[in-house]
Amino acid sequence: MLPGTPRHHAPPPSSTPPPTKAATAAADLPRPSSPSPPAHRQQPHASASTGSDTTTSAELSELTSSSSSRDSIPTLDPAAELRRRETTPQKPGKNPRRAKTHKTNKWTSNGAGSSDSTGSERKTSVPQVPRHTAQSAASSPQSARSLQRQQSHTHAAVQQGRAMATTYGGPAGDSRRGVASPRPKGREAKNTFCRNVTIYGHCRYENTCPYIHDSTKLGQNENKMKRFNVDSPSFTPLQASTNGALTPSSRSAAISPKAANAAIFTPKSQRSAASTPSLQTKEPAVEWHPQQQDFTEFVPGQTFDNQMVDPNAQAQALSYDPFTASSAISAITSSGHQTGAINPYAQDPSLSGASYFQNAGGFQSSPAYHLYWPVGPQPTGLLAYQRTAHDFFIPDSVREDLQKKAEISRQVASNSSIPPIEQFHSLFCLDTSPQKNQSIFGYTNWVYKAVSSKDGNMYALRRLENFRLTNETAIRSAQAWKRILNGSVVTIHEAFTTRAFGDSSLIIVTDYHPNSKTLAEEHFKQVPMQRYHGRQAASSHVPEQVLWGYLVQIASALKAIHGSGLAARLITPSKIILTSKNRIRLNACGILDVVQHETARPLPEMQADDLLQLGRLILCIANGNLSAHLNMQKSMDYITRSYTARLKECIQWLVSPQASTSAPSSPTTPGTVHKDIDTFLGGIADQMATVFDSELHAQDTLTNTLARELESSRIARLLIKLNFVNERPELDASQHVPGSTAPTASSLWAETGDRYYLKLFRDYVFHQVDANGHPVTNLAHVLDCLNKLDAGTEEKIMLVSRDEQNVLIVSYRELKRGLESSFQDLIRAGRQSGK
Ligand SMILES: Nc1ncnc2c1ncn2[C@@H]1O[C@H](COP(=O)(O)OP(=O)(O)OP(=O)(O)O)[C@@H](O)[C@H]1O
Repeated sequence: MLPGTPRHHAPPPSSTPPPTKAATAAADLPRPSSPSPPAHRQQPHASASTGSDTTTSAELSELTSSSSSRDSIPTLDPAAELRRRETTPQKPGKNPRRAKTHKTNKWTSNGAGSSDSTGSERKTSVPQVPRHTAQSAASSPQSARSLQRQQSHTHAAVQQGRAMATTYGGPAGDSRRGVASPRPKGREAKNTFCRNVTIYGHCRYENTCPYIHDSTKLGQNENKMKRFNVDSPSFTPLQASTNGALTPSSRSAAISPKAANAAIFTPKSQRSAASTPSLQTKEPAVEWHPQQQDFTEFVPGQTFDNQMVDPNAQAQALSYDPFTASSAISAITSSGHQTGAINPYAQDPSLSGASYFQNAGGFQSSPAYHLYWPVGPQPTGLLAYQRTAHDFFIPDSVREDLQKKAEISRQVASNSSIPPIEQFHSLFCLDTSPQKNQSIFGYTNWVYKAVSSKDGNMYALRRLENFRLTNETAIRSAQAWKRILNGSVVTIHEAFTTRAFGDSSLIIVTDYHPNSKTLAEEHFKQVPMQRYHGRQAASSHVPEQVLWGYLVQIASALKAIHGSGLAARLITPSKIILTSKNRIRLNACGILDVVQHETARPLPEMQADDLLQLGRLILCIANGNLSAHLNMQKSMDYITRSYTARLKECIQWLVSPQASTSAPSSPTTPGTVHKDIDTFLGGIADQMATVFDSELHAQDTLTNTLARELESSRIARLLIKLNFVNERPELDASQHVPGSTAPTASSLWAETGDRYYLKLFRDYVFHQVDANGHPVTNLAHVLDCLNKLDAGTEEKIMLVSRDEQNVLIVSYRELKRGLESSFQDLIRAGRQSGK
């Protein structure tokens, strides 16, 4: 690779390795799963990098010595050769390019022009060979011969490049016809499974074709091919490229790009026969850490389509009852799996698709976790291409709301002189109003946010200044309020008196609802008149639906309160808080029970008064006037004009005297109706149904949002794992620990070890640069890669080392295994040190 070549190029949309100019790469490297964009042709040296691979010097010299013979074709990585054959259509005996193929060698074009090469070599503009490869080649006479041979073929490589360009630029035709397939040497053919069978399921030339067509015979050969995986011996392009006789490369060089992009064909027989070298069985039996029991494989052969048409699977899926799943899951888990130590990051085997559908034949694969699958209602109806990054995450409004709440909860006063009270510390005053209103409780009152040292939770403390407790039973009356657990009432936890403020104060401890405001602040706040270009600002008219929402919520609160033999006593705008959009809660219940204990009226009277106060509240809010109830005629006229008769009728019922002649829902019904909360609820039943329905919709939307966040948290967990593993300094072999002779785990973490792939993968995901060397910050690419890693797909990616000298082809599946086993190693190491 020439200096300045982008190390990690922005991938095509499908995140497949760029085949670029090297049809070579398209054919010899694992076949990309989707077409590569033409953009990669702007990176002429990307293909050069594909020719190199990780190679130890020992492997290198081995390859070098063997490359001196023309019969040394099999010394190329046999697994890579197998892959090449699988992905490259061929037509033995009918190859118009056959005569030329001995000249063309993709590995030559990849390998020539090392940093040690001469200037004349550089003139050929052939991509450089990895430095370490060239050096080891020159270190022995055989290697030197190889290098010489390589140089002599450099020109041929350039020719090859031109020939390839011609192929690309030529008229589109049947890609299969353009496939070069020179007859192999007898030994090679004996050892090679015909790729026509692999690709098309059969070979039309079976009678004359020299390759093996019976897969069972393949395994009997002495030179049984190894599968290509990350543990396979590396391929060194230098030696291969110096050998001009490497016809297999030539063959692949003539492959049409169409052929390279052909879909993988998996013959039916391969799905069932275990002995058949199917795509699945090509995975190494021992790779990464096979002891990983709880790792659920992603089997691409069993795609979503297969699952959907599998009647067994469908039956299982249909009979699956999510509401009884937990017991089923635990049964499955206990019977089928060894339960190990709890690992928060470990994949839960009981939640995998295989566990749910364990009896479904062929339903082995885990769900396609890499798909963002829409759940719940789709409020926007946008098409896939219209969606943006926002669609992956929580909506801005919800995020902002939650973040504000979190921020306000964390607020502390820097120079606070407010003392801690009992177990409550870090008191922060929420009462910002300069005017203190004594009329409500008869005492000046303050509201503080505080943290309890008992449970670490936040609470709101309401303090009534200079309160003198004359009767012990008064404060005990707050006990009854602890039992009121209603969504429209701020829950009371305790009440006590204190002298911590220097006076005798009554403290009522309630739930804290961050970023809430009172209905008085919401609807009656004095705001300066705003004018926009001479027009008055939009009116503060409160929509009727909001008013019905308030009515229903407070009615629900009153039902709970009255049902417990209590009365709210205080239903006024400043003592009702708005905790989120249209969500209100009664906030000062129980206080008057303590403060006015001796002067309390009979309960039915107080309960009737609650309804009256509710009627006045709605009347005032609807009129936008805190004292609207003082002029009933005028206020009701406004209601008549601005709202429906139904609302007017409801308000009238609430504010009317105790004995009414009709229920609010049936004004024409004669007779006296007892005025209580049950009658009222019956009267507004239709509105309750409407409000209930809109609440259900809101809940669905939130669940949908939560589901999306679940995806994000899955990605976050994956990233956490990756970062736990990547570049751990204490496990990096390049950083020698002085005095340490023990063969530590460092070798596992060295640049030649398994974890190296994870490091390169991190670069591939996050440190990509474009053809101009500019950083690529593509969220879709990151999500795409991480989701595929999580799913462990078979798709392969090309990882380039930081020195741009090595290229690794590795599948997400292998990366996932590597990540899982590395992380498990870490956990084990942590446990050992803890012993
Ligand atoms: N439980 C609570 N959780 C969070 N914030 C609260 C809670 N109770 C009250 N607040 C906030 O504290 C502030 C003061 O509340 P308070 O009930 O004293 O209202 P106020 O407008 O000061 O009424 P008044 O002056 O008539 O007593 C309001 O902004 C309110 O939103």
